[in-house]
Amino acid sequence: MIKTNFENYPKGARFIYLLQELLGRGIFNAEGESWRAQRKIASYEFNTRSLRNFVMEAAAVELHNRFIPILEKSSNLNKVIDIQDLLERYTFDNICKVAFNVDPGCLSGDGTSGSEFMKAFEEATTLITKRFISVFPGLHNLKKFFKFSSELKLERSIATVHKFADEIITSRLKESDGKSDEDLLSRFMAHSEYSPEFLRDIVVSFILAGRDTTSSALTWFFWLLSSHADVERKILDELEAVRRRSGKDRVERYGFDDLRYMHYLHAALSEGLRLYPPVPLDTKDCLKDDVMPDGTFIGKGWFVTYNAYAMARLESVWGEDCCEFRPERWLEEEEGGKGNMVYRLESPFKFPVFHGGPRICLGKEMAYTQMKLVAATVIEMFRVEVVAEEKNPPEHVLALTMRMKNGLKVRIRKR
Ligand code: HEM
Repeated sequence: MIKTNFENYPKGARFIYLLQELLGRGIFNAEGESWRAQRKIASYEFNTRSLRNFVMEAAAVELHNRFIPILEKSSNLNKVIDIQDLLERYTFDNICKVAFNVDPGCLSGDGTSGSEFMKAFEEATTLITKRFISVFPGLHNLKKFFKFSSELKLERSIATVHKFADEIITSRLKESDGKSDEDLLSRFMAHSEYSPEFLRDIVVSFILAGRDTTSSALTWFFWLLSSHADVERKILDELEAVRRRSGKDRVERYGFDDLRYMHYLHAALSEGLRLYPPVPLDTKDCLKDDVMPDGTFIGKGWFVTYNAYAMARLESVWGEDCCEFRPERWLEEEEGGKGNMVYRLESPFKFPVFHGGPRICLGKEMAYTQMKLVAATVIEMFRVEVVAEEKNPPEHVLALTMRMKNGLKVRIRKR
């Protein structure tokens, strides 16, 4: 366990601090410290590495034991599948495993409780988004009073979501034998006493943060790749080089160190995220009168929204080719003049897809690890062909995250 002196931290900040320690040290570090230098921070070393291994193992087991066999089967049967739905199930199982050491089995088995929860979760987030964007704020209070069907539906969905989360908390509170101390919730609970309601909110936040985001990113990525054969070819070349370097043959799984050498894939995923950010809009509520750095006045209670989707399409931010899918914009020559192209970090204020500042996404490195593992493994084994009738580009759903309205129908071909 990480030992941190939390005495001077208020409760909420302790949680964020702990998570920053657990998740915030990654493949490409924003402060520009090298990976090796970070590893010298001895007090965290064992624990962060153990968490990283736990994350990798959970992602790989779900991928190889469940996701890939489904793709293989659909390829053998030449069946059209909805890859968005599959990815959502994959990321849901995965975030539950990493965050709470629970396997809802959405990709296999009967997965009933997981599927019921997923449906309720989706319904609740959609209904809440509708409240949020309503032209009559507060109308929902009236609807609630008169028991409109949408409000009753929301009540029911929230009850299902809470039941799922409560079961996790109850079982975790009973386990005091330290058996499952690798997951995020156990690590978090080991540091302090929290009320079951507070822990329930943590569980729900983890699922919200970790499920639809990575699945949305991968869905748009596979859609983009289906019309950019040149990018796919470069990824395949890089994967071959990574295998040559590590001496692993095609049947061996990629490890965390292999992922660190996939600079082009990292760039291609970032380019997909830039054009189709899983959180396209982010809104903040101003607590007291303030002035933005450019002199704009913001009054107390005003909403301030930035639109990452629109920012990606501004020539003033990304240049004339802003609308093109061009992973090369994320690469630069390695320092020391070896001629290798390596991933180049971008300012989070230009690329706010993971937010920026002190409240930047804490799962960013975990998300890249998961996305790179899935993308590398799938691309190496299969061609993902988007079926012709799919709209171009596919329609979005009006929700917190940028999902495709009708999923993404694809055929899977073995390489
Ligand atoms: C491609 C994937 C992801 C994207 C694009 C993304 C994006 C974001 C964004 C935009 C925020 C800021 C939200 C706000 O303003 O309140 C955020 C916060 C957060 N994300 Fe992610 N996220 C991703 C994956 C993940 C994963 C896998 C986790 C795993 C647990 C995670 C955990 C969190 C947490 C805990 C916060 C809250 C941080 C805070 O409030 O200080 N995210 N993320």
